[in-house]
Amino acid sequence: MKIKHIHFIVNPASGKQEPVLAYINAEMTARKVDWDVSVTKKNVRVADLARKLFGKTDLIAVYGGDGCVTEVAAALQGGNVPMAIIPGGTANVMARELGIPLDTQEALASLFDGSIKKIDMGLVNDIPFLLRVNLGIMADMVTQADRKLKDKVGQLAYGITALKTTALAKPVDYELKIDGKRIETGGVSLTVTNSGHLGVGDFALQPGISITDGRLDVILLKENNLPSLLKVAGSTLLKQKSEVLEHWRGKKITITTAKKQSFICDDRQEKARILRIEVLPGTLKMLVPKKKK
Ligand SMILES: Nc1ncnc2c1ncn2[C@@H]1O[C@H](COP(=O)(O)OP(=O)(O)OP(=O)(O)O)[C@@H](O)[C@H]1O
Repeated sequence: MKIKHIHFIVNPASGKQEPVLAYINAEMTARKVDWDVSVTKKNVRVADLARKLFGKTDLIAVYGGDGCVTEVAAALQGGNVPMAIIPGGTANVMARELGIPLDTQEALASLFDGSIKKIDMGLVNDIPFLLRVNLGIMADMVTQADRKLKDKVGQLAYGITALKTTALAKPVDYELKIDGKRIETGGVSLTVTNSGHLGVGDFALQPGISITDGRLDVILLKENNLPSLLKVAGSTLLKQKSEVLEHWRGKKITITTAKKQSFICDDRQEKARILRIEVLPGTLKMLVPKKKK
């Protein structure tokens, strides 16, 4: 892809503390590429910033964590402007998923040796999402891993919060409809995911989850005790099936619960009793590094 102009969206408050503007300037000067930058603010929607750039640049590159990345993705999906990620957050789930270098200078250099990949997103009750929808303990884990804890211990914040929330979790009954098939089930955590990475270290939810297969993966964690969670981690690493996990795959998923439940759609918290979810195949243009041979 020939790039003449890049617009960077930089979150100055995201996880990493480093001279990102100096890095951008050095790389763009060396490549003779014109660039601009917009800086995010706490109470300004990043999606609105991104929308203002349509038609004004060849590429929107986001320096931030998954909060910024998912918001920009939601603004760009279905359109022609490609995006790129320069990982600047704590977990950087999407960057890991796409094989983008976690080092900022390496990620900037990789912009010039990449190709456009069309990746899937999802819609939940008409809200677009890039990574996943979580109900139950996974949702609590993300909402409760707060900024202060993330600043202090980084990714470990999610693990600490997971242990706290797991101990308190109560199973919920779910009625699922996956591509027309009804399933009555229950568990402590239900995830409808587009991406395989969870963002806690290199921990992947399940092997074989793809962001380009035109389908979403539904993962149910049935039990709430720590040994069962560790079993899941072990089974994922060993790529084996586990009796505490159920896994389905589909294009259209409806989740119904008896009472309104909190759910997380990427970084956004919502409440609903019925979640109508569908995949948006190949809807986002993402610049990704070419695979190393
Ligand atoms: N200038 C700013 N000052 C303070 N907070 C900001 C600013 N700009 C954006 N934010 C906040 O940053 C959050 C998004 O952070 P982002 O996901 O980019 O990084 P992170 O939290 O380090 O990453 P991760 O999601 O991987 O933990 C949003 O809550 C947004 O309101």
